[in-house]
Amino acid sequence: MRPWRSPRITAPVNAPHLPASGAAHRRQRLAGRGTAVAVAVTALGSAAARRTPRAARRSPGTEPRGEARSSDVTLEVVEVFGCGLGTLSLKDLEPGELVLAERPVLRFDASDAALRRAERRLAQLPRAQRDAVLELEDSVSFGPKTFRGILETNGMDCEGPVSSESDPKALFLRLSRLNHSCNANCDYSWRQDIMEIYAQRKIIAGEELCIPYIDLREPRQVRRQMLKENWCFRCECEVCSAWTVASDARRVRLGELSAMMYRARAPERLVRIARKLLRLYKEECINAQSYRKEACKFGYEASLRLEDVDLAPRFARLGLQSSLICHGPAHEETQEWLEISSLWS
Ligand SMILES: C[S@@+](CC[C@H](N)C(=O)[O-])C[C@H]1O[C@@H](n2cnc3c(N)ncnc32)[C@H](O)[C@@H]1O
Repeated sequence: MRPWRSPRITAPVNAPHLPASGAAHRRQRLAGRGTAVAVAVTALGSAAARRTPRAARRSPGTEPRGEARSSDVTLEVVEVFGCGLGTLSLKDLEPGELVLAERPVLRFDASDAALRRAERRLAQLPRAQRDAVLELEDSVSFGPKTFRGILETNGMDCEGPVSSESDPKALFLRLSRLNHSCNANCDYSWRQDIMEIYAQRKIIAGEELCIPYIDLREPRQVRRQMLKENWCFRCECEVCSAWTVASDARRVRLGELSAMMYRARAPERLVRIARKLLRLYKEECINAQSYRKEACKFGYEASLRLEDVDLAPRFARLGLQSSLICHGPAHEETQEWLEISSLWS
């Protein structure tokens, strides 16, 4: 699986500097089976496929398993047809609104020793938390549910400074109930040992909240294969079921252009690529603002090198908008974009 590339971009001397790349810029990832890790990136479906709430229903007799509140947002865990449990928003959400913020219940890595450590930590948890961990989904074990299977199904890679670098993965009780969609309406951001989920577009009360488990700048066949291999399900989200050749072609092109952006040196070329990417994300209706933010970062840096004082503030403004939606206002990266934007206002 393709790792998320994020080499640091250095702004020219005397130029407004760019937000830190690296950890802050990288995507959190959901840990796949064993050591395999799937890069998590949100994407929305084809232009034709305007978001419609995924059919989420509570099965007869199924009571909500949990309720989570973050700021004033209420969530509900219910059974979602074909997906096991999933999480609904009970209120309308605006793009960039914080949906959920959660500390990990356990930290671990993929090694056997770490698994044993995690087992010991599990045993030390308060009873209610331990039971809640053991209730989480295990989609990867053959036969009875196992602790390893629970970690592999639900573990997430956390980026940024972590309390223990030897345990880069984390398990969350509420976040674990978020299903995947190639048309995900939410995305996550790691900040100060807390995983935050932000709405990436307007969400209507009753809609299921979904995050992306993989990099979606891939054609459907590849996406499905990654999801099958790591989480053992066939994706039937609206992007996959309303699949078109044009959507696949756009996503392949998006992947190619993003890779090119990291290789290109000439600022004129970088600006062209960044603009093309922004156009394609829009055409493909991809909501994940992290993609746009990445393109803005390259575009901004290149326009500074070109001393293009029309283009640089446009990239700065867009970068700020995207960062606000990805990470919220308090995140260090948003703060840096704010600083940059203020230099141009
Ligand atoms: C992190 S858990 C998500 C919550 C899970 N549905 C539950 O019941 O706790 C990941 C597992 O949920 C299921 N899942 C997630 N997204 C799905 C989707 N779009 N379609 C079908 N199953 C999905 C798969 O079984 C996957 O291995």
